[in-house]
Amino acid sequence: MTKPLLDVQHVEVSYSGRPVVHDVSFQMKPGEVLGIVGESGSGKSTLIKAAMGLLGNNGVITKGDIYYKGHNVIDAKYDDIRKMRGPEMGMIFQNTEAVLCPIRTIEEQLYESVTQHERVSRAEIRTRAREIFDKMNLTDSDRILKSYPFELSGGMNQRVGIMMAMILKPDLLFADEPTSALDVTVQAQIVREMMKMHELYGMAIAMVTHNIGVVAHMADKIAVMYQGRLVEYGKKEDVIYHPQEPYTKKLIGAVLRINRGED
Ligand SMILES: Nc1ncnc2c1ncn2[C@@H]1O[C@H](COP(=O)(O)OP(=O)(O)OP(=O)(O)O)[C@@H](O)[C@H]1O
Repeated sequence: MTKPLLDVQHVEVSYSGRPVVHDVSFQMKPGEVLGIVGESGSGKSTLIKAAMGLLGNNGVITKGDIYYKGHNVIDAKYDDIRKMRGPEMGMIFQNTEAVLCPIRTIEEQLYESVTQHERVSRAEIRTRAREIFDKMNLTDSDRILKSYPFELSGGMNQRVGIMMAMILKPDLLFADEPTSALDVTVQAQIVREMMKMHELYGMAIAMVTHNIGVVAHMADKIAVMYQGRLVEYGKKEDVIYHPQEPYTKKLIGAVLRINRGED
């Protein structure tokens, strides 16, 4: 059996002493795509932030363990986790523009991000960025690299986010609602580009989304969160066609009704 890439065991996460994620367990194999769905406030982002060591000052993993490639992330030193972020675990945010510095070009920020992990020249970084943009069928990579984030559209900033994550070739990519700030046609394009990256580089993806349609298209497995608990978790086909929990049935039923134009 393949060893899990990520093994989350009975995790509880609390903010300022208040538990918001309760007893969550799941595993991800190398190359697997996991869709994490559930209503607002159910703990989806908290879960992936916990795995990346990004909970902030008032957030703590109060119970359980998270293993990445067999190493317990919870016991790891801050510096070791920081080194893992990027080349091991990458992240794409909901709104890349908001996490970039507004007064520095994409290229400057890319250079800083890559050189935290590798000694590499600006020319080499530009070449690697161009290669990734080419795979996304973007022909004006030089203009994008020379731009400030505010000079790019929302969709273009998300592609920059994908490129900045992929340039370090992570084995696991976390994506926290990477398309929800975009209009529908651009959303579909970003999803296609993420899937293309997955086909080319083979990384595992854990993607938080409100959109079950996106999950149905992308995921191998689905995790359904409800009020801080993982209420359903399994293969995509099983969760979509044979949901066990009332909450999942409601969630999927709503999407099917919308697709049939009943709402
Ligand atoms: N930094 C924080 N400090 C205190 N409470 C927080 C913090 N971040 C999240 N919470 C709380 O933890 C719970 C889970 O929030 P979380 O953002 O993980 O949910 P979510 O499912 O990702 O929601 P959304 O889909 O709206 O992003 C919520 O009750 C939220 O208010």
